[in-house]
Amino acid sequence: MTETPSSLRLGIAGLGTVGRGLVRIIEDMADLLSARAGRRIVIRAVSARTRKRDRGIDLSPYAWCDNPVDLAALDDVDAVVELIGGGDGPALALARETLGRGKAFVTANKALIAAHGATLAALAEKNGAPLRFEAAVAGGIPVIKALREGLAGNRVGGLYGILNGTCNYILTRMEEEGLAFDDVLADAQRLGYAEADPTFDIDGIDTAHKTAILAALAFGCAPDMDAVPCEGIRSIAPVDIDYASELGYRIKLLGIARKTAKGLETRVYPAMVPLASPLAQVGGALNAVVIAADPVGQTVYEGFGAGEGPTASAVAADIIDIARGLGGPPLGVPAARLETPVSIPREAHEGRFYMRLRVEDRPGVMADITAGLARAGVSIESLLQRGAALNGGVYVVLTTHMAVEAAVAEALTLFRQLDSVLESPTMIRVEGEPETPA
Ligand SMILES: NC(=O)C1=CN([C@@H]2O[C@H](COP(=O)(O)OP(=O)(O)OC[C@H]3O[C@@H](n4cnc5c(N)ncnc54)[C@H](OP(=O)(O)O)[C@@H]3O)[C@@H](O)[C@H]2O)C=CC1
Ligand SMILES: N[C@@H](CCO)C(=O)O
Repeated sequence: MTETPSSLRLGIAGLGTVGRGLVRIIEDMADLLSARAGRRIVIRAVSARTRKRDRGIDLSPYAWCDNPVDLAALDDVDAVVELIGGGDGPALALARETLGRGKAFVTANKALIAAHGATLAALAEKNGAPLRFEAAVAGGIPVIKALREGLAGNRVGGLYGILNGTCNYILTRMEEEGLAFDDVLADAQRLGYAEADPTFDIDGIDTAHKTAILAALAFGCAPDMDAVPCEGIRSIAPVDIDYASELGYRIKLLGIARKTAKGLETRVYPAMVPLASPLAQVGGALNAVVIAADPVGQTVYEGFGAGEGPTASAVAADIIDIARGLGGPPLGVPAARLETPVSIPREAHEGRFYMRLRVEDRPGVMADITAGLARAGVSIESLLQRGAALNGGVYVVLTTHMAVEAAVAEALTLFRQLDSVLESPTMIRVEGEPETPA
């Protein structure tokens, strides 16, 4: 007699944008999921903050828990899905309770994994409990699976990612429609891309969470937010978007992780990327990740990084993997073997830079600027005086050859001390492509 495998029974905590999307997938595609997983996937219980809220989905077949942590203890729940958010609080308590009981835990929560990924992975391994977080980075793009599984036979040299849909949406609409930053942010919130606190998006923190996770998977280390200095997109002005385009670049908020002879460099900043590069083509709420590895070379991953459907699809994929019994260490290598790499400090970064200064239009100003760069040891690639600035003076726009960030910071300090410089200069880093290991 053939034995029917038992169902995988879920408890879902969080019924907002992603939770609602997950319930829809599990209900609408039940037969497809069952065929792929080899067993049925069913929801047994749910939890959210407000029980009575109309969510456009029928929750009446499921048990309700006021406290999400109670889901872990239910006898008829085999796997808990956390879609609440936040690096600590109920999400962390639920993760610990679930994994501590040896049950599977799935989350879309990058803040949680960036802060506690290594300890949760250790707990999961100790108790033989699967821990999955595909939706935590780049939403619908299976980039975690790519690093953990598809590229497991490679040494990664570096990766660059557009990892925040909200920022990419804002930068794209600012460029294409000349809109103000605040108007576009409101649209991103309405479309469900933005975090509960959108400063996490626009100040680069969300991208830093994701970068820390990708770096961990790529380089076999614990996620380490302290090693990811981050800058967001608040200071990007329309005039810089225009100059970038004239110079052959587009501005993108990048999460970067690369290994150099000096150590591991992980950073988040808005950067100018060449118009012909794969990342420059990625607009709107799309995300993309470029990974350079040996021996595979460069691989590029693109898709929607936020929103109900794309994010829930990644959560569903994790659930199917669990139903199939697929295992392996959550961070790609066992938690006890995670390394602590030398982290390259922000001031030691080497690269090319764009600077824009608003200056008085009078003799000697260019000489002061070039003298400042010479004193700081920064070599100029191009230097142009542009048209009159709206609020007086003229813009001077320059790009550098390869320079050390500390030297560029010194030049910017010298510029701020000049009477002819009318406002704090803008600096944006210029990036090429990640390099495969030598
Ligand atoms: N939105 C997106 O595009 C993406 C989101 N993510 C991540 O997915 C997770 C969920 O995001 P999203 O769906 O957008 O968030 P929402 O804010 O839309 O939903 C959060 C849900 O959590 C519930 N909740 C909040 N606090 C508690 C609590 N103390 N106890 C029980 N339930 C609680 C809320 O309840 P109630 O509805 O009653 O208020 C709500 O249902 C986050 O970690 C986010 O970073 C990842 C990728 C993309
Ligand atoms: N707020 C995030 C959601 C996806 O993690 C974004 O805009 O990309």
